[in-house]
Amino acid sequence: MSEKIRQQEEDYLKSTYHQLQKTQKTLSEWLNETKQSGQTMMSKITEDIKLNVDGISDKLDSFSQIEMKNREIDQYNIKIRNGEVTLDKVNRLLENPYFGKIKVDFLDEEEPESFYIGMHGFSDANNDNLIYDWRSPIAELFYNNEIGPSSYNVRGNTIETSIEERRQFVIEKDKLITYFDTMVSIQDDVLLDALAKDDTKKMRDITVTIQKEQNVIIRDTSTPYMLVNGVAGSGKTSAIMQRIAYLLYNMQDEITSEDVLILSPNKAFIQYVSDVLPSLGEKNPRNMTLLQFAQSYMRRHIESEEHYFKRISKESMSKETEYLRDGQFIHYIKDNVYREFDSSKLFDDITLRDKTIISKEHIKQLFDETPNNSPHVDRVQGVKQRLLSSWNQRLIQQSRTKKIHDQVTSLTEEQQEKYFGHLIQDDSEKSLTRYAEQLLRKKYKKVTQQINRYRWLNQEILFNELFKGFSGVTYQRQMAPITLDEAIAILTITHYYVERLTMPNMRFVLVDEVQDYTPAQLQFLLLLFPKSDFTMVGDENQAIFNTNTPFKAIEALFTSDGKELTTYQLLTSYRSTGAITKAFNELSLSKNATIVPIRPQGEEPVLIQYNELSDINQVVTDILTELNGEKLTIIVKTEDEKALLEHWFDELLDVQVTSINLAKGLEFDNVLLWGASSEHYNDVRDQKILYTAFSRAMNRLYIAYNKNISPLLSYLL
Ligand SMILES: Nc1ncnc2c1ncn2[C@@H]1O[C@H](COP(=O)(O)OP(=O)(O)OP(=O)(O)O)[C@@H](O)[C@H]1O
Repeated sequence: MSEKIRQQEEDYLKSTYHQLQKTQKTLSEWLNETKQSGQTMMSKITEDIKLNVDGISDKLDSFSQIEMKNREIDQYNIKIRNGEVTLDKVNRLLENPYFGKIKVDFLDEEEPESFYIGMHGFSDANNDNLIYDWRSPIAELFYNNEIGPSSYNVRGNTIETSIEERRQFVIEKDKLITYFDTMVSIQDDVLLDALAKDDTKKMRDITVTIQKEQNVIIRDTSTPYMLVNGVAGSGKTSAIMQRIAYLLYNMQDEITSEDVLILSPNKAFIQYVSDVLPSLGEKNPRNMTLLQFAQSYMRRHIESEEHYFKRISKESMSKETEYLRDGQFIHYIKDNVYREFDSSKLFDDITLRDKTIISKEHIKQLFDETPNNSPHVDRVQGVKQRLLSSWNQRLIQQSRTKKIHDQVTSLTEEQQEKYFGHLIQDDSEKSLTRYAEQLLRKKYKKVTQQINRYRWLNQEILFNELFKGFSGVTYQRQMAPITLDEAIAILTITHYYVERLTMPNMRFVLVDEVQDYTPAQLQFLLLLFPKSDFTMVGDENQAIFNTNTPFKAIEALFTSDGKELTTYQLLTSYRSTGAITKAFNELSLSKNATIVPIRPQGEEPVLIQYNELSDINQVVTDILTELNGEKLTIIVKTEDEKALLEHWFDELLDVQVTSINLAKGLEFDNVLLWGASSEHYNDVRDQKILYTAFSRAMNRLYIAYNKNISPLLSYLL
């Protein structure tokens, strides 16, 4: 029986592979020919256009011809691009044509049908679907991992079916290495095999082994907001990357990667996930940290990532920072847009080389003339328009005066080149006025700039008065580059009181490590992207920064305006061995939910006692000997410790040192947690740091401590 099945599957693979090869050949030839004929077309077009411009006196006719040719070029480029994208998919399928199959009874009179699932859909010349894309509706049945009654969703409609067979394949090109049927194998060997692979510097896609509970997260578009609370290593990041690929495929008529924004925890993480979507044949969307995002809207410098992490890793924060992080402050800013400020201090002179060009009194008068029942931002915009237009008038008037004409005519040739890019050719009155205007605009560029950049509006006053109005205390600025907390408040104030920020209209915003966002940051994102769907993933056990927001509060914040939010919990962990998972499960704060490991038990964590810092040499040498050529990552609690340890291992390629802040979201084969002593780790936050650090390890975990081990780890003794 099984020989017969094998033969059938091999035949299917052979014929599919053959069709793929045929398509690859036809497509490559077509692309080559089209590119060649395209080159001939291009040079002919260039030739034609040149002839037209040289020879035809009626330029309009010539322009419309250029326009037509441009359209031809666009059409040609689209054709080529589509051909290349398809060829790319076929090439990917030639490496691994498909990985799953389901035999589905649609509960009608018809025979059950088989569907093969792969990275992309593929059909032969008769339009018969040989492979279905993993994101197609029917593929949901494969990921449901059920035999017997099962259902799938097509555009909101549920289709009931019965699954007769579910098969997983391991295929390399046209070779069927092996296959497993869900009925006979309880443990998922394909999954275990995928999980046993060593870490790479880059995250891999999980298409072949997406689990049922992850599949729900990838496919659910029923509510605008989704919040996933998943234990360490439960595939939250993997699921959001797969989800983006799913959305781009299923909504290809509505969205492109430009409509998606990923907010990542740190810069290293952005690098770490950057291969996943391209390997699935999709373009990477914009992926940034909140710091980078805020900076892209500000001229002033915001603190560096390193500084930010240092600051949010402190035990405590100032009262002022607490106010800035309060989501209510963002609300307060939004709700006070009709407020009057002390207008005697609100405006500054516009100056040039210490000379007042436009006085603050004049600006104040313009402001007072705007209707005080308009939102502040509209009043400021009104003033700006009037400033620009009166300044413009002033320049035009001045450009007509004899004095400035004289100035123009007395310019040296060098100055003429500098101001006009050529020498003055005509000294008629009209022409001199034109040159004069040009000269004045250059000379007074800084004034126009000041008007456009709101240098005349003292935004510090707006900030200080709003802060005091909300908190009752005066704000004291601490240091030179502004903090991210300040930047979020400043940007919100800018948006409602100065100039509305123009945000790209994101259809989907995906936030990783959402537990590390402050309520103000989340509120800010909601204000900027009111129409976007949010997918937020995180783990309360990894809330190691003083910025964190509890999941209940995130839920409340996102549902406060009546919109729906779906929550999911993930309790299965895929990253670490059973022994390591058990070790960080002990540190979990949610005692009523046990983390389930998928990987085999592996080696128990190893405890190492040391006497002084210099012992690290011997400790690491011993570990490296045991690891026999594998790499080791040392994780420490702070940036300062990282700096201290790093120089010991400058030369050692097999060892890297990282702080827990920067290791967030990443994973490593073997981890040594250095400094797990009682004076270092003793409170709830430390417990979360230990949980986060342990859960970075895939295979081996070493824990080194000086004198006494942290009481939080006594369960390991
Ligand atoms: N279904 C799956 N098939 C194969 N590998 C998986 C699957 N789910 C997760 N993994 C692997 O498990 C590891 C952890 O996944 P991921 O980083 O997405 O988890 P996470 O929940 O974001 O982790 P953390 O919050 O601890 O940073 C990765 O190596 C990922 O490839």
